[in-house]
Amino acid sequence: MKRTDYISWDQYFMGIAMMSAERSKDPSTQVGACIVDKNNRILSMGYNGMPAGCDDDTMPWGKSGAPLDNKYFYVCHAELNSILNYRGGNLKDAIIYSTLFPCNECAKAIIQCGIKEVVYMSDKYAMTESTIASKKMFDMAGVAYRPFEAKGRKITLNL
Ligand SMILES: Nc1ccn([C@H]2C[C@H](O)[C@@H](COP(=O)(O)O)O2)c(=O)n1
Ligand SMILES: [Zn+2]
Repeated sequence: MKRTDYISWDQYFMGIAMMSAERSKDPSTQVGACIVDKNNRILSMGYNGMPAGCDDDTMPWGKSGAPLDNKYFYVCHAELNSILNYRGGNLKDAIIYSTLFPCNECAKAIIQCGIKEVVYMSDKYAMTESTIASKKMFDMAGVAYRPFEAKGRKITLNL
C-alpha cells in the first residue's frame, strides 16, 4: 500500500519557497519564492538579496537612516528574483508561491509576465499602501491570490 503522509503540492512548493528564503542575507526579513506551471513543474525560485555584482558584505542591510544608506533602494525582492531567474520561455498561467505577499513593484512584474495565481504565507504588511496597491492591481488584472493553509506538518532537515 502506498505511503499516505506525503506532503501536498502546496506544501511542497511553499516548502521550497521557505528553503529558498534561508539563502537570504537580510537580517530582518527573509523571503523566498517558487514559480510552478499548471502541471506542477517547478520553473524558477528566488530569494531577497542584493543585485548580482553588488557586494552584500558592503551594501547596507539596515532599515533606517538616509535612503542611500539603508537596504530598501538596493534589495531585489524574492518574487522579482524568481521571475528574473527563469530561463525558459514565458511564465504565462504560472503560479507563484511566496513566503510574503508581493509588494506593488513585484505585483506589477507578476502581472506583466502572465502569472495567474499568487499563494502567500505571510501578509504581515497587509496594512501598507504597497500591499493594498498590489491587491488592487491583482483584482483588476485577474490574478488570483490565496493564503497558504499550513497544516502544522513539521519536517526536520539535518543539513
Ligand atoms: N514581498 C516582499 C517584501 C519584501 N521583500 C524583501 C525586501 C527586504 O529585503 C525585506 C523586507 O525588509 P523589512 O522591511 O521587513 O525589514 O524583504 C521581499 O523579498 N518580498
Ligand atoms: Zn517586491
